[in-house]
Amino acid sequence: MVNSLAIECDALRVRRGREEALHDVDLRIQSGSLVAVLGPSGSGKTTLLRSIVGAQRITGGQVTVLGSPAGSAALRRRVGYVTQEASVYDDLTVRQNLGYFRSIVGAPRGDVERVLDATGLADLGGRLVASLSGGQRSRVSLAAALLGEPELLVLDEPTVGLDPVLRVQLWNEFRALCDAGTTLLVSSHVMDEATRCDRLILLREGTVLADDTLPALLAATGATDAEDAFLRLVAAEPGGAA
Ligand SMILES: Nc1ncnc2c1ncn2[C@@H]1O[C@H](COP(=O)(O)OP(=O)(O)OP(=O)(O)O)[C@@H](O)[C@H]1O
Repeated sequence: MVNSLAIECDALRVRRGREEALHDVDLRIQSGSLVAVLGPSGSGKTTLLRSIVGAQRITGGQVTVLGSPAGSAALRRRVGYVTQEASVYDDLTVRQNLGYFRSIVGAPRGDVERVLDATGLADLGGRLVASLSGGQRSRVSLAAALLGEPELLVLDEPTVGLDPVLRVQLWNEFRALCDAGTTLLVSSHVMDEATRCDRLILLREGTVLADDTLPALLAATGATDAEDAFLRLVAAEPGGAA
């Protein structure tokens, strides 16, 4: 669907522990776009993603995903979510894990090989997950989230711990998924990953500092890259020094 909204957050507020982690966040994310959520550690990226997939109790506001309230049963197979911690079984092989998750989402059998290829895991299909490196394990989680071809993929720091070659490979895969119509929301604290995205959401201390394309952000701030733009926006805030 052209120009429809995949995600809408209206005055979203979330309290975590004693502190408010998100303050009145308003966002509109178009279907079929590749959007990065960027910000330093503790800025609220995971909390925002959890709110969108319905895994976070929210304090105020509304989150609408693919036209339904976030977390509603209707969205279960339409939204894929990969957390920072690999959520796969150590005592099964990569292929067994994917076969198990495939049966849960009701995806066709051939989907296992498709997602193995897409995530560069084809050669590791027979390996026990317990024997994989951290980066390889997180790719297995990503592969599981690709099963059934969800319309929206929400990925929390999927490139952490990956070598540069694999990172490029994964971003190419995200772009290919996006070109095929999937909406992707990808968090990262690596600002240069911004260049790979249609749009950037810059978060700081639970507030959206900017929500724009990279060229527009650079033009508005006079910055040379996303990190520089972020620092300039922080410095321009009332009382904000970078
Ligand atoms: N389980 C929790 N209990 C209480 N406070 C929490 C909890 N998890 C996160 N917070 C707080 O909520 C705020 C936002 O955290 P969040 O994990 O969303 O940030 P983040 O940008 O994803 O950070 P990182 O890049 O380190 O993963 C932080 O101030 C954090 O201390």
